[in-house]
Amino acid sequence: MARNPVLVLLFSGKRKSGKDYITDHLQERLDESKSKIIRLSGPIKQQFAEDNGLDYSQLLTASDYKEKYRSEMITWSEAKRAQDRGYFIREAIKMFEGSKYPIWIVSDMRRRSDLAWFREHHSCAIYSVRIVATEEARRKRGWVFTPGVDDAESECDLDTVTSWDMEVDNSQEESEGHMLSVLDSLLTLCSERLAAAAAAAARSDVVSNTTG
Ligand SMILES: Nc1ncnc2c1ncn2[C@@H]1O[C@H](COP(=O)(O)OP(=O)(O)OP(=O)(O)O)[C@@H](O)[C@H]1O
Repeated sequence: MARNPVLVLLFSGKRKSGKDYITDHLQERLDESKSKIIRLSGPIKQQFAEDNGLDYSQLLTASDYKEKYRSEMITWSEAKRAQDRGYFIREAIKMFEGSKYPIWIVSDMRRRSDLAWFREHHSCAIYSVRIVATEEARRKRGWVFTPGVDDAESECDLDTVTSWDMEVDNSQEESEGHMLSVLDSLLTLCSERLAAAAAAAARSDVVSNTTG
């Protein structure tokens, strides 16, 4: 059996660029036993609630309760990340049961430290996709520039990175043709990596049977 993951698709992009839109469409087209969306933001709220005796479900809502703890939660998560840049990544992989799936679709990579962690731990498997969209398109989808959010590290840290494996312009609404061609190339990549991993696993079985 091949060791998971065989492919880690790392998606990043500004708020309302369409990360969830594209990753949801991709996941729908893949065999659900083969791929899983991993949200790096998943464990942050859950752990903050647990560590501080707070109501996790309330932290998920756009409530005053969440706003009350927002800056404390950011400070807390930055401190954890400063001690261990892989902390929330490993927790997210556990939370979404990444070890069961050969393809990981990381839908919300936000920092250079996230990219560095994946390069260090899964260098042969990663494929990075930067989603871009015009400000006009993002505004139509509900984006409003928010000081402290849109100028924060979590939103801007990857702006200067240019070494993406693929860049997708998602400014057009419901541009079926463009979206299908992007999804097609990602699906082809997924099939190729799964086939290569299966072939490598079969070869290592033959070797262990002949030597064992
Ligand atoms: N190409 C598109 N055509 C039509 N609707 C789109 C397109 N791209 C995104 N949207 C819609 O725009 C909204 C914002 O997109 P989405 O949630 O995917 O952005 P995001 O990058 O994940 O944002 P955030 O970082 O805030 O979570 C959603 O309602 C989504 O369905």
